[in-house]
Order: sequence, then structure tokens, then C-alpha cells
Amino acid sequence: MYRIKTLNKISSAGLDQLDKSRFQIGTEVENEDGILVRSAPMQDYSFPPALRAIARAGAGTNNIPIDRCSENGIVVFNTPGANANAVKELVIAAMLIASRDILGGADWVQEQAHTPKVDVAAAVEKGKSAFVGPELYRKTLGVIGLGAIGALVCNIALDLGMDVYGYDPFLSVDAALRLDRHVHVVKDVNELYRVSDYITIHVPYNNNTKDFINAEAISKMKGQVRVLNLARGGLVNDEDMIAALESGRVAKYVTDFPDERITTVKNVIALPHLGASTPESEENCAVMAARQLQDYLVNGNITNSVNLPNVSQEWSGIARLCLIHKNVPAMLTQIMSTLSDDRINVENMTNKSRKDYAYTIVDVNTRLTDEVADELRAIPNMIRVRVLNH
Ligand SMILES: NC(=O)c1ccc[n+]([C@@H]2O[C@H](COP(=O)([O-])OP(=O)(O)OC[C@H]3O[C@@H](n4cnc5c(N)ncnc54)[C@H](O)[C@@H]3O)[C@@H](O)[C@H]2O)c1
Ligand SMILES: O=C(O)CC[C@@H](O)C(=O)O
Repeated sequence: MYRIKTLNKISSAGLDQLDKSRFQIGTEVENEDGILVRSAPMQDYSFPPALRAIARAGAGTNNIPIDRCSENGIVVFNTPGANANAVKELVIAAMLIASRDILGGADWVQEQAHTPKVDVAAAVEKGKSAFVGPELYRKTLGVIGLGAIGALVCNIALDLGMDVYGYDPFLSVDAALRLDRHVHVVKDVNELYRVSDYITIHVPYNNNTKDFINAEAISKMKGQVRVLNLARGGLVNDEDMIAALESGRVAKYVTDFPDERITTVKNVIALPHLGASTPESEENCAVMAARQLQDYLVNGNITNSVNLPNVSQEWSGIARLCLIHKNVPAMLTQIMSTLSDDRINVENMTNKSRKDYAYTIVDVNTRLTDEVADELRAIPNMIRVRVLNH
């Protein structure tokens, strides 16, 4: 039985993917083989000895200690693109509420309706001019990060009649192919800052992207720019943003990552991390995360990992070795000579590396003893050895 711990509420559509005759799932499960998580902070999580995989039902993995996982042979998965449409739609809403004072106007109408003796219909015609705001049509949108979300945002903004600039120095071929050819892709982010009326950021949060939008970046932007952050709070330096809002340089800041400080600042619109909160995307993410976790635990196949190479192999023997090791010379030679010394015949094998780590699947035509597994574990730079039986 595989034990799966859930650290957040995971859509039942995802949990239903796990074969209940082989998987025990719960919040209180101990010495878990796998974890299903959304945004729960795991930086200080103490890994139990059985833990082999963490599946993040979502895109961002900055809540997971990736390096510590790799060192311990724990595969981390995410679900690329599974919630991108939900975020795209909220970005459109964010642009609209940053332009037209829809929220302020709606609150004001409620106040009128709750004030005795006010003729609401007459009051709105008299008072509505306080909530005027510009249209998106023919304005310029700058999109930082052209991955799953950024590309969708670019394309729909073109449909809204906007001029769209995009910046992504690491643009993958797949992502480039998803991008409408009318998007102006720039090599220098300052070019995007110079022309944009709206700027939206869609990059992962890490040491290189922390404070991406800071005082220096804001100084290159147009006055009265509207900035949207539905990616991660730490991508924008709050103190610099507050200064820019107070000086009027930034007209509005929409953030999906509020805290006590930023939320109370004038012209900040704070949302409760709603980007992926649709039933469709919660299901998509949970289904993808659960399938990937199951395929790894049961078959050793890795799909959509953020720390190990993607490796899938059809079963061709009666037992399978799944080996996570350092990406250093002579690992394969040592693995093969250990097997051949034990007179074990290899049916099929795949080996791939990713930066400092590598993963090898070996199918063999005989049952494997604990002694063989222990010999493989004794190879220097071997991190994890698993034996699966077909
Ligand atoms: N608000 C929410 O609920 C919500 C939902 C989904 C994702 N997110 C956040 O949005 C981020 C993006 O999600 P995605 O699905 O588009 O991910 P993605 O991996 O598909 O795209 C990220 C893109 O950012 C680019 N990038 C990386 N570093 C960059 C840099 N320094 N400058 C410019 N571009 C850079 C990458 O090349 C990639 O194309 C996630 O990492 C997550 O933090 C938030
Ligand atoms: O799980 C969520 O609700 C948010 C997920 C989102 O932040 C992501 O990075 O995919």
C-alpha cells in the first residue's frame, strides 16, 4: 500500500485517480511515500524516510525545498499549464478593475441603497462620474514571462484590441509557438517598461526574480502605469511599489498576494490568491498531479518533474530498478557491472540527466533480491534505489 499525505485541499477528481486498492490517502497519514500539495509552506518540512515524491497541484514550486528534495532523492512534480486559463481570465479582470473603478462604484451603490431616503437611480446618474476609468482598447500591455500563463494573456489581450509587448529571455520553443505573431517580443525589458500602460508579470519566484519590479524598474515605466502581479508577492518590492503609488507614478497595483502592509495602501487592489481558484483548474491540477505521482510510485516513470529528468519506459521485464544518482562519470558502468556480477540480465534501460542529478530505469528478467538492491545502494553517488515488481 502506498501512503499519500495531502497538505492542502486537493480536488476529489484528483484523488479519484489513485487506485484505492493500492493507495491510502489522508491528512494524517504518517511515513508517507508521496505528498500532494498546493501552496502549503514546506521549507521546514521534515522528510520521513519513505518519502519518494511530492506533487504540486499547481505551477509555482517556491513553497517546496527543491534542493533538499534532490539531495534526498525525492522527485518533485508540478502541473504545467493546468491552471493557466484560470489565471489568464483573472488577469483580464484585474486589468479591468485597475482601469474602471468597478469595485469602488459597486461599493458606493450599496452605500446609496443602504442610506435612508436616497433615490438610488437618481443618485447613480449624478454620482457615476467619480468612477470613470480608461478603456483597454488600443492601450499597450507589457507581459513579463511568456510561459503557459503569459502566452495566453498576450493572445487574449490582442483580441481585446491591445498592443502587446512580451519579455522572456528563456522563452522555450513550445512557448514561442503558442504566442501570436503580433506580440512584440523584446530582448530588453526596459523597452517593455517604456511603452506599456499595463504591466503584468508571470515568472516563477526564485533568487533571480525576487524584487523583479523594484524602484529602478518602476523608474523606467511610463507614469500612471497599472501593474498586475498574479504570480508571487516577492516578485514586486512592496516598499518601492508603495512609494510609486504614493507619488502617483503607478496608478494602480493589483496583487493576488496581499499582506497587512500592502493591502491598506491607496490604489492597491488586493485579491486573496484567487488566480487558480476555479473548479476547472483545481480539477485539472489535481488530476495531473495525482496521475504523475501514481505513475512514478507504481511504474517509476517521471513526467513534469522540476528537479529530475523526465523519463518514461514501457515495462519489459519482471522487475524494475529505479535509480536516482548524481550526474557523475562511471555510474552506468558500476550499475551494469553490479548486475552482471550477480548474473542479472538487462532487458531495457533508460538513463537521463538534469544538471547535477540523473535517473536510470533498468528492467530485468528476474526477481531482485534485497542483497542486489543493497549492493547498488553502496555505489558512491547513488542517492536512491527502488525495486518495483511487475
Ligand atoms: N495566482 C495564482 O494562483 C497563480 C496560478 C498559477 C501560477 N502562478 C504563478 O505564475 C508563475 C508562472 O506560471 P506559468 O504557469 O506561466 O509558468 P511557466 O513556467 O509556464 O512560465 C514561466 C515563464 O517565465 C519565464 N521566466 C523565467 N525567469 C524569467 C525572467 N527572469 N524574466 C522573464 N521571464 C522569465 C520562463 O522562461 C517561462 O517561460 C508561477 O511560477 C506561479 O508562481 C500563480
Ligand atoms: O493552489 C492554488 O490555489 C494556487 C496555485 C498557484 O499559486 C500556482 O502556482 O499554481
